[in-house]
Amino acid sequence: MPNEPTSTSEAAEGGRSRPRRVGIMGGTFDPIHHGHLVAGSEVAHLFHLDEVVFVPTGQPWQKETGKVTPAEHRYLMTVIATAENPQFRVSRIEVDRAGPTYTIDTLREMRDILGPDVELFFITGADALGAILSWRNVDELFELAHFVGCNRPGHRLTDTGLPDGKVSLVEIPALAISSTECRERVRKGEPIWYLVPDGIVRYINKTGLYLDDRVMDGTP
Ligand SMILES: Nc1ncnc2c1ncn2[C@@H]1O[C@H](COP(=O)(O)OP(=O)(O)OP(=O)(O)O)[C@@H](O)[C@H]1O
Ligand SMILES: O=C(O)c1ccc[n+]([C@@H]2O[C@H](COP(=O)([O-])O)[C@@H](O)[C@H]2O)c1
Repeated sequence: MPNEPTSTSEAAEGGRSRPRRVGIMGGTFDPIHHGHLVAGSEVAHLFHLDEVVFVPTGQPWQKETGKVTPAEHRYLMTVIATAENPQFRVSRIEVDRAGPTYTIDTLREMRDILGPDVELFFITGADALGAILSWRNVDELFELAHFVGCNRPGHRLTDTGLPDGKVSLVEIPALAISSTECRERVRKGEPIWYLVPDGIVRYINKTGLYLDDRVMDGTP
């Protein structure tokens, strides 16, 4: 799978090699929008990441059952949205895993694939980070990756109450976009141009996603 992360090369910094730094941007991406892309790009810049791997969830167990678009559509939209950025990749790791999606499983798998020397940064929004204590195996999560919480309009954390040195909060250029709002706008016949990449507008128009409350079958 050409889009999956690799463990092989080490990035050079001032002529010296340093451990590879990989960002993991987890999300339901229903649909992916410019808020997600700006967050990935800004964290890559701030933390000198070599690449950012977008990981669409398979079965997000904390989202309302039956309301989430089939994973294959969300995966394809994520590929379309990230295709032009050489630093961005997309992983099927959660889409292909059966059962509810837990970040702990993803980080363990990523560690196995990439090896112990790669530094992992899990990128998430302040809203998701605020709820992290409810995630599966929360203590082990912090052993496997550094967590980066992005403040977004309407969701701001100043103190996480989480272990020192394991979490960073960052400001990203504010984009008050949410997937919920994009879905609502499509359903009401309002434009989503410039809230999401052009290819995503075309994909949604072509497939008829979000036109009503019906969740489509998994066939793109
Ligand atoms: N505009 C934004 N700026 C920064 N981070 C964001 C933004 N929108 C979403 N995120 C973060 O990206 C991650 C994945 O988000 P998700 O796919 O759930 O999108 P969402 O817009 O929050 O979706 P929904 O409205 O359906 O809950 C989450 O951690 C979320 O907080
Ligand atoms: O591991 C968990 O228990 C867990 C619970 C809720 C959310 N997450 C992850 O948090 C990320 C953002 O989730 P969401 O629902 O806001 O799109 C995504 O990668 C989810 O898999 C993970």
